[in-house]
Amino acid sequence: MPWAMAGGVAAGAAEPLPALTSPLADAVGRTLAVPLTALTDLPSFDTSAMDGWAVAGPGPWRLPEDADQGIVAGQAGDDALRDGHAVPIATGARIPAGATAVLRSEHGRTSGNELHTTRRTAQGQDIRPRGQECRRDDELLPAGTLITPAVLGLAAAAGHDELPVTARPRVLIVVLGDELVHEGLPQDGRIRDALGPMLAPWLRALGAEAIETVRLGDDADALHDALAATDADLVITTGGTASGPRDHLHPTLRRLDAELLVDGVAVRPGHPMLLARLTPERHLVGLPGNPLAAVAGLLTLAEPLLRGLSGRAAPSLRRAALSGPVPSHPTDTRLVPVVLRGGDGARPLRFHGPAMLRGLAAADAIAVIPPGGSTARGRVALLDLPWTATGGGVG
Ligand SMILES: Nc1nc2c(c(=O)[nH]1)N[C@H]1C(S)=C(S)[C@@H](COP(=O)(O)OP(=O)(O)OC[C@H]3O[C@@H](n4cnc5c(N)ncnc54)[C@H](O)[C@@H]3O)O[C@H]1N2
Ligand code: MOO
Repeated sequence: MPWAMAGGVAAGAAEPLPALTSPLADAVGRTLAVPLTALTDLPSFDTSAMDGWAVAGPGPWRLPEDADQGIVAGQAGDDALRDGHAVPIATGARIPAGATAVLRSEHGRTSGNELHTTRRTAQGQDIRPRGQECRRDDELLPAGTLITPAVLGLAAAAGHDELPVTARPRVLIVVLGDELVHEGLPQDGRIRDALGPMLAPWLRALGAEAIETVRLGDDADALHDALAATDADLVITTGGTASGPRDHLHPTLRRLDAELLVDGVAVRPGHPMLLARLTPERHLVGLPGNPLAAVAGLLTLAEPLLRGLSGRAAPSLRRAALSGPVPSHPTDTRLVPVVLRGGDGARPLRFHGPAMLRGLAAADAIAVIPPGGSTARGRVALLDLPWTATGGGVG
């Protein structure tokens, strides 16, 4: 299957999970299940944009007898201001009825209880009118929006204490391979598991709940039993996707009567990646064992599937020109870690072999090199990484 098609199949494979109500504090990284609407006008009253004086009509103005009398933010301030009068006011304070403008403190001069200015104060100057940002019931953001810290701030400003969100997809991670050790140095032909430590936090950054990481070795029955027993929305396996003597994933999926939606993708690294439907509600993404190939599978299949489960819209991909040569493949897409800093486009990183993480760990994004090499103008699409994401996850 072409790489460009695989993401679409994964995104459409699962229905969005049910909605639930989340307190604001727990909602970051989740997805809005319904549009975010304003519960109030914003601002909800006419507000001073500056520290200074609220003035009524043209100057000079008369100030209150009591020099300390003024309106600070958070006060009701409901005495009306008469024409020719002024009152000290703080940024964010409610504008008194009758005021026509705010005069900034640096633009006015007091003598006794008279206020003068040499400036022309336009009607409404430095007043933020009620409803300037939105009216009550306005739609602020559509359903399917990722809840970022900024969305939380907007929701709070607009009066929300909780939000309707899509449930977090629950993911079981299954690390396969008898050759793996989980601490200390690689030795006697065994290597460190590089994927176990990486996947749970990566999945959390994509808005999922990583319920458990189990390490099963290359035991076909243990794999079968784990897949048959789980109630996770998504199982992610690592390794065992190829057809070696200890690659048990395909036979196990056949044994479970799973439907293979994607069985191999024309992408380097990562071509043995797969997507299967275990039951109508449960899916499995098989990531190849080579660590960068596994990341390719995570971005190609798992990320769109999680987006579909969360009801989240696909981000539009950024593009950049490549600032150095990259090897291309005649028929397959290539995914290459790149650095974006320095203003010279996307600089391909070395150490991008399928078994290497050194390039990825220094990368800002993954460049998508189409089959046969980059396009005529040399600009390629970029996949976000969670630590630099513009359209990806937070959490
Ligand atoms: N005859 C063929 N052999 C292979 C092909 C092929 O097309 N024909 N494809 C190669 C490619 S490409 C990849 S990628 C791998 C995929 O292999 P598996 O998914 O079956 O993974 P394993 O064989 O279990 O492991 C491959 C490699 O990755 C290392 N590994 C596995 N898990 C981890 C981990 N958690 N952390 C670090 N490293 C891991 C494992 O030790 C192997 O070195 O197949 C090729 N073979
Ligand atoms: O495509 Mo493999 O996934 O080269 O490592």
